[in-house]
Amino acid sequence: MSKQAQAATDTPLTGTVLAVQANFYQVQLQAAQNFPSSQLLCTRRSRLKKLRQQVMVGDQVVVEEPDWLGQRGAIASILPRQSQLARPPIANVNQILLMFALAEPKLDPQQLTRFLVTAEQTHLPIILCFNKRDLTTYATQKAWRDRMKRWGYDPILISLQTGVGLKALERPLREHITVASGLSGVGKSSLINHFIPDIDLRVGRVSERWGQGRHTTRHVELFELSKGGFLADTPGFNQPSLSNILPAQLGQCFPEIRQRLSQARCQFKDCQHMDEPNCAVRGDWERYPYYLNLLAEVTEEHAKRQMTATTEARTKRKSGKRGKIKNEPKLETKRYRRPSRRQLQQDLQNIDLDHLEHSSP
Ligand SMILES: Nc1nc2c(ncn2[C@@H]2O[C@H](COP(=O)(O)OP(=O)(O)OP(=O)(O)O)[C@@H](O)[C@H]2O)c(=O)[nH]1
Ligand SMILES: [Zn+2]
Repeated sequence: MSKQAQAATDTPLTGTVLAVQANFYQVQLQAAQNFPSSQLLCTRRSRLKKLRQQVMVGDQVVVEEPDWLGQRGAIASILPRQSQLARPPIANVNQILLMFALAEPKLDPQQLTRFLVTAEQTHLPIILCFNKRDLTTYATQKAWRDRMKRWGYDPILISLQTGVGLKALERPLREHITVASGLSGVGKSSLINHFIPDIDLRVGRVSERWGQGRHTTRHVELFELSKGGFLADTPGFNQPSLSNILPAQLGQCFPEIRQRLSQARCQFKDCQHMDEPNCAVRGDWERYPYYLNLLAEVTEEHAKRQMTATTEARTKRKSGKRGKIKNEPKLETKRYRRPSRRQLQQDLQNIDLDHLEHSSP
């Protein structure tokens, strides 16, 4: 064994999980540690399996028994998570990069709001980035910048074509785990190409993931940035779904509402800011109509979900003849059931005991 490899085996290995596939985990070892290989393909120790501890992309892990030749290892433990996103499933995400284009495709404020609200739901910091500034005039750029300020955001305007503004984006990405999200065609692939130097090696894989197939695949992967930090692609995050949001939570996803509520209070604690008296939020601000539309949408979704939950609680799925699935009503309470022989016997015993207790002197 070389001196370097020997030293490596003596030091506890830590790293970041880049990808999970079946029962294998691609782990990027901490850059500061000078190991013979920067990545190991790992399995999970059976102890973790027994504890039902899932390893997620983004997890910081301790790796044991490295096989430097075969580039293999085993994950011994997971360090405590700072955060955990459900969709996409990534641990320790520090921020969300919302990427839109100022033109081609046209920047649509309602669509942008859906993305913003979805991102706000995570409570993570949001970096709002507008690409393709080379396609617009200075006046248009200024108008969007001012408009976003009124919405409560400070956008970074870039052009991946000309390179303008990229320095401003580089800084917040450094040393962080960032999840990128945005519509198709806004320039996410171009962004990856710019920030990841060995992308040539990955073009096939990347275009698969960032191109056609990505809405259907649930695969998530982190890419290491040249200046440090990781960027994740976001299957399933590209068509924002508001279906999980509760009507009462929606207001908190608008900076304009948060700001108004920090200065004044609505009369009712559960005010939905529609037509309640003495509401501090209702008013003449640009996205108020968007808020009302989304509120109607999430309220409807919520009612549907509750209905489904009630139906499921009252019925059981049974496969009938020829494998046909049908819903049958569940027996509501025990009193509709015929008591089992054992239950009857037990009840009798209890009666006897009661009787004895009461009748004993
Ligand atoms: N003019 C201009 N075009 C750009 C810029 N960035 C990207 N493009 C072009 O926009 C198109 C889409 O860019 P991609 O990087 O593929 O965008 P994407 O978001 O990955 O899109 P999909 O791969 O369709 O998901 C390409 O033709 C790019 O050349 C830019 O800053 N300015
Ligand atoms: Zn209100």
